[in-house]
Amino acid sequence: HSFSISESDQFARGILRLRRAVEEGIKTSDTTPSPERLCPEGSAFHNDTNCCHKLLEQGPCGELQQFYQVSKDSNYGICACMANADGCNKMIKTNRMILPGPNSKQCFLAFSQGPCQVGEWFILNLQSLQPECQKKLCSSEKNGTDTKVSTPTSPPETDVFDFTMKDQCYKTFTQGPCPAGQYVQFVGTLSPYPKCFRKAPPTCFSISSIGTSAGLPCTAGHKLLFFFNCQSDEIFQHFERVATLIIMPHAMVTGALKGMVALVTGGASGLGRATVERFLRQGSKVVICDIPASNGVELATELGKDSSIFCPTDVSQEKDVQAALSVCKEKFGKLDIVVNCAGIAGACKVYNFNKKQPHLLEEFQKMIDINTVGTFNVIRLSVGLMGDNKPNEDGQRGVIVNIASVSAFEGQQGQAAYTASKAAIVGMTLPISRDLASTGIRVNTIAPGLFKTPMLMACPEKVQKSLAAAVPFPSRLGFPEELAHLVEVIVLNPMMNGETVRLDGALRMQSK
Ligand SMILES: NC(=O)C1=CN([C@@H]2O[C@H](COP(=O)(O)OP(=O)(O)OC[C@H]3O[C@@H](n4cnc5c(N)ncnc54)[C@H](O)[C@@H]3O)[C@@H](O)[C@H]2O)C=CC1
Ligand SMILES: C[C@]12CC(=O)[C@H]3[C@@H](CCC4=CC(=O)CC[C@@]43C)[C@@H]1CC[C@@H]2C(=O)C=O
Repeated sequence: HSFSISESDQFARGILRLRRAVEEGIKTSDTTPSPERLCPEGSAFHNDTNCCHKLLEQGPCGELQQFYQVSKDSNYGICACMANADGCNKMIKTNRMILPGPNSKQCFLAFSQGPCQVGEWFILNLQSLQPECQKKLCSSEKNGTDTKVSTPTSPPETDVFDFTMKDQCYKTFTQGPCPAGQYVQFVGTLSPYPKCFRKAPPTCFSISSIGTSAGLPCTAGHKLLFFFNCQSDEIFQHFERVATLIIMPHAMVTGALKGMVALVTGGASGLGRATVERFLRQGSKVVICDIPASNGVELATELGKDSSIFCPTDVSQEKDVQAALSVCKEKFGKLDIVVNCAGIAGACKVYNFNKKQPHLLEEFQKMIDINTVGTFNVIRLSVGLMGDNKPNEDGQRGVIVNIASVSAFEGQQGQAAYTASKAAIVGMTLPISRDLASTGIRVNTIAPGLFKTPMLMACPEKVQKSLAAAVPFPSRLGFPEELAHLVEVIVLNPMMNGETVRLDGALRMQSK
């Protein structure tokens, strides 16, 4: 839904008048309303001036959204908070409420995201809106339905969601005190509503609205009941599920990488994929390098061909990496960031005394070839292209982020090859950063602890659980998005150079 410019004009004028009325003494946001001036909670809907309404939900940033009256029985309207059309960052401190009329089935359009909080009270001066504006705003919606906000005492332990696709097509009524604009990640598998979720949202997205019912807590990892108000082309469904909410303020979309071009190896899976997705959300273009057998083709198609491209690449092969760099230059014109995520893992002791069998040399060599040589190969070949960049005001031409492992520091039994391959990455970080300093290319390495990726999911569940339990705090596997966040931080901090940073929840791997 969208307004035409003239409608927006009219709307803006209405807002100005409302503002004036506010300045003249009508208080707009009062959490402790005085009873003589405000309607009590649940009082009849007034289609006149100075009626009070409780905010039942808050919308997502920036766009016009369709809101529905939440409860049929209560006579609350839904308050629309006025937002700047530019989006989340600049909020206009003007609250606006559009009355859907005495019939609670009506729906209306609202500019979302304002300073109003759920449970706050607003006084509406309807007369301050121009009549034609009111009419347009209130009659521009045809479809509407009711959804109920209830307070489950014990949420059903049903499916958890895995929103890994794009194009959010619903709004959430979350229970709990999480303010709108925070980011959440749902994990799990979505099953029974394929049609509705044909267009599903990105992994991380803003909480778009908040239910008023007394909340379950919504700290990381807690289970919450969500109400999904999903609208696809023809259907409008409402369903409830338990989802695991992880509040991820760091997943906020800032556009910080706008205009940059990145190459991510191992980009079709796990940590690499999360980095690719984050980079795209933050506005950069991405070349996804991964082996031909990966799902890189599908991923690049899903993520959008304008801003991403898949290059089948074995990082240990010079010609493959050269080809990927050529594609990068041809399609995006330059290269600013390289993230070396490609890697393999495995476990084998140096000698099996039962079988009288030494560690296979080829296995050791393969590990070094992919993890170490591959990383070095990509660095040595890509810095040439980075060196062509015009330096920024700091003299910077590019940034490289390698992914090693905490195994580089505490290799466990059976990890000689893997540990050696990762320790070599840690080892090469400083000298390469020194080699490239005069060209303005920074080099850093992240040593992750245990992250929930296909690589780790390949371990038996028992092993996964005991690995997660060994993490002091937070005592869980890391989310790939958390790693991707650190990659971005490193890219954005110009002083960060020649360093290896652990990201491990204070994990120190034991001998086995
Ligand atoms: N998941 C974890 O807990 C940790 C992972 N790491 C490291 O993080 C990096 C990413 O691992 P995950 O995302 O967990 O694993 P993953 O298995 O999900 O992703 C690794 C990707 O690298 C690709 N790859 C493998 N060999 C390649 C080659 N020769 N050329 C190009 N691509 C190749 C794979 O196809 C895959 O897409 C690896 O280097 C791994 O060693 C480090 C510490 C912990
Ligand atoms: C290497 C790492 C931690 C491990 O030890 C496991 C490995 C994935 C394959 C494995 C399966 C097993 O059954 C035993 C453990 C392990 C070798 C993990 C992948 C990433 C982990 C890491 O790098 C930690 O720093």
